[in-house]
Amino acid sequence: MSDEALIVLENVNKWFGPLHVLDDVNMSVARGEVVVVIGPSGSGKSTLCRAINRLEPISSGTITFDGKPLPEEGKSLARLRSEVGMVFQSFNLFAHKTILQNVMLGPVKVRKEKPVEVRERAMALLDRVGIGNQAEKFPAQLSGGQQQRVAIARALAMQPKAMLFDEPTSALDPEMVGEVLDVMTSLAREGMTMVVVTHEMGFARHAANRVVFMADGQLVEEAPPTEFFANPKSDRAKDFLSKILTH
Ligand SMILES: Nc1ncnc2c1ncn2[C@@H]1O[C@H](COP(=O)(O)OP(=O)(O)OP(=O)(O)O)[C@@H](O)[C@H]1O
Repeated sequence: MSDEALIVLENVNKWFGPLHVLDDVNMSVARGEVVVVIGPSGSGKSTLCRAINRLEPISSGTITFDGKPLPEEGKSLARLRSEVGMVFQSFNLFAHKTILQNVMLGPVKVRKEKPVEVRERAMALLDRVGIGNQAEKFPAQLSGGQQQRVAIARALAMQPKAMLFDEPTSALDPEMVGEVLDVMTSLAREGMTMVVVTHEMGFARHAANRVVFMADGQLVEEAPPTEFFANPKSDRAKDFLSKILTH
C-alpha cells in the first residue's frame, strides 16, 4: 500500500429529498488499500459506494479519483467507470451471452480492444476465479457464487485501478459466500485498491487495512481491523458489533 491517495471524498453530502444520506463525509483511500465499510442498514454505505463512480450524483462536496475530480458526463465518465470496477449484490450478467462473452464485452465494446487480445485476458481471468471450464456456458447454468465470480472477472477485464464491492455476498446461499470472499481476499493480497461494503466481519478482519464504521450517513469512526474490533470507540459501533457478532 502506498501513501498516495487514489480516492478522496471531501465534505460529501447526499440528500434524497429530506433524507440526509451522506452527512459531510471525508474519507481517503490510498493506492493498494482495502477499506471495508460497515454499519447498520440504511446508514448510507451503498450510496457512498455508488457516489464514488458517479452512479449516484452527490448534493455537495468533492470526490477526486487519481488526482482528478469526478466527471459529470461524457468521455471522462466512461473512462472513470472503466477505471473503477464495481461488483453489486446482484451479478447482472447478460443472460443471453456466454460467460466468456460477458467478460469480453466491456473491453471490446467500451474500449474498442481487439477481441483476440481480450479473449486471452478474459480466459486467464476466468481461470483465476475458478470458472475457466465454464466459459461457454450461460449465466443461468452457473450457481450464484460462480456468477458472482464471473462478475468480478468481468470488472477485472477492464483493468481497473480500483474495485468497489457493494454487499457482494448478500444474495448468495451461505455455502457460496466463501468462494467469492476467497477471490476478493486474493485480490486484496495482490494490492488491488478496494472499497468493500459488507456484513462479512471475517473478511474485514483478515483482508482489510482499515474498517470504516458508518451510521446515519456519518463516518463515525475508522481504524485498522484489529484495533476496531478489539476496541470500538463509539457507542453506536459497540452496539452494532454486539448485534452482528451474536448472530
Ligand atoms: N434512490 C433513492 N431514493 C430515495 N431514498 C434512497 C435511495 N437510495 C437509498 N435511499 C435511502 O437512503 C438511505 C441509505 O441507503 P443506503 O442503501 O445507502 O444504505 P445502506 O447502509 O447501504 O443500507 P443496507 O445495508 O440496507 O444496504 C436509506 O434510508 C435508503 O432508504
